[in-house]
Amino acid sequence: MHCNLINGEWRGGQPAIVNRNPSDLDDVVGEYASASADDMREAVAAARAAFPAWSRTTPQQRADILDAAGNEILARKQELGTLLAREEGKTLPEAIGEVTRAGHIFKFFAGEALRQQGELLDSVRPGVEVLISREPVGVVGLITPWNFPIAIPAWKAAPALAFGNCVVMKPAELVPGSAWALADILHRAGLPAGVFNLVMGSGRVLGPALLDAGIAALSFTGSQATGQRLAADCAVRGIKVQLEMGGKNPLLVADDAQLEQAVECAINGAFHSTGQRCTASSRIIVCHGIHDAFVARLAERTAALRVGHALDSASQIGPVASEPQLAANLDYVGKGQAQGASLLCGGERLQLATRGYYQSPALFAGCTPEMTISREEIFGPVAAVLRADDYEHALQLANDTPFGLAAGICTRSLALATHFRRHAEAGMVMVNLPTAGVDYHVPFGGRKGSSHGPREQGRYAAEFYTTVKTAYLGL
Ligand SMILES: NC(=O)C1=CN([C@@H]2O[C@H](COP(=O)(O)OP(=O)(O)OC[C@H]3O[C@@H](n4cnc5c(N)ncnc54)[C@H](OP(=O)(O)O)[C@@H]3O)[C@@H](O)[C@H]2O)C=CC1
Ligand SMILES: O=C(O)CCC(=O)C(=O)O
Repeated sequence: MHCNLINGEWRGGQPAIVNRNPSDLDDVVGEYASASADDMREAVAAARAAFPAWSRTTPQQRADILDAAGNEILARKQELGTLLAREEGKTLPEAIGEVTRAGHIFKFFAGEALRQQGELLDSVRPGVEVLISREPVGVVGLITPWNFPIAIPAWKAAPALAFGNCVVMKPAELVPGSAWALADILHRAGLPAGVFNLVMGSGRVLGPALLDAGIAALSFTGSQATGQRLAADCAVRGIKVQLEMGGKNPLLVADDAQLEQAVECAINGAFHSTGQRCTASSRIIVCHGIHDAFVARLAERTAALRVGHALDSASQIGPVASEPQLAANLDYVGKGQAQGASLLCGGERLQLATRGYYQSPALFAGCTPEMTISREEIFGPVAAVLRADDYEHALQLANDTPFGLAAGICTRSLALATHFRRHAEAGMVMVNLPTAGVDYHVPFGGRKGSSHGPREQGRYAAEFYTTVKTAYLGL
């Protein structure tokens, strides 16, 4: 049994979470202790008790611990990648890539602990100086989703700790294994008791206890419905909040796009990681002149994608992560057909050699902006192609969404790329690249319904994990 980490001690819990491999339901990845609301309250109390001493540690002490954690993650990337692929279902190369990203994140924030920000200014009054500095916010709650079981915990926990906060992390119940491995690494890297707590179990049980136990800030990644509810609950409690939620990201293919490059961007953005990325290209908006050639080639490539066990080196697309997610995907496929879109390929549950949640990637053409599959986040391997009259029409379709996380364009024209970069209503813009797959050292986040609060990652993470103090010094 893998226990919760509360106040520096590994503690059991009932009932156990049985972590199963979505590629093979007969493969049990491990058993993990399910925490109670009381466990959550104890974890927050421990973090609050640890905060005064941890917030006064030197940047060097914090940098050394984060650097050691990053080194261990990188040294164990094959083993941790295998664990991640087994519990979440992304292919092994994708899983190793994610673990590598997590290791780099810890090493980056080890450096950020040392690169402190502050300003010394003259006051507008004579004989007075003004000192502006940043301080940690206190105890930070982290609620993480199932689709990036180690990278998202890493990109929330690393800056929180680097800037002197204490952490209570609740990972998604579906994928506790990678979060547990991260907690074990941080514990052994030398964090004092209570500075980092891992509380596994159901969000509906543990979320309210987390919010009521006295945290100063909450960082959440997951669905829009849960995020918006949490933000309202945080507002009445005065908890600082950061939300990363869904996307309905457009990939715009202009008439002058390089065909093979554009198809590659669409395949990667729509179907890699089984389409389970908030940055996935679920709307592919194609200008009239290139539309038919592009769609023919994309359908050919989609139909040829090899779906299989995440650890099989021949697999290009792993299973869907869970039964409810697979059922939701197939329901969206049905809605697409019922509303008149043409299903060019895929969209079926597959029975393979092992019992898993396999689905053939679904490609729809002839989609209109009002269709459900053009509007709602699906979070699976289902892509909708929309035909645009020209670039201006395509841009208008791209921005016609309640979301605004990522937006991509494939074009050979610098003028179009520049225009799109300026006018896409999204937090991240990709030119001749897939909409998904981001760097760890630059800001991550979106606009409209996708995000709320300061950006995550890179040096911009300081905005959420610190609070500014302005001191007036009489001379
Ligand atoms: N932006 C993104 O990266 C993600 C988007 N999604 C979207 O959400 C859909 C549903 O996925 P789902 O996993 O149910 O997403 P949720 O938003 O429900 O889950 C995300 C996290 O929030 C937790 N949670 C759930 N309810 C509460 C609550 N009341 N209080 C506090 N925490 C809570 C979950 O815990 P637990 O699951 O353990 O109960 C999990 O840790 C997907 O199909 C996709 O569209 C999902 C994941 C990531
Ligand atoms: O595209 C990426 O690299 C990150 C995606 C992501 O953070 C998410 O899906 O939650």
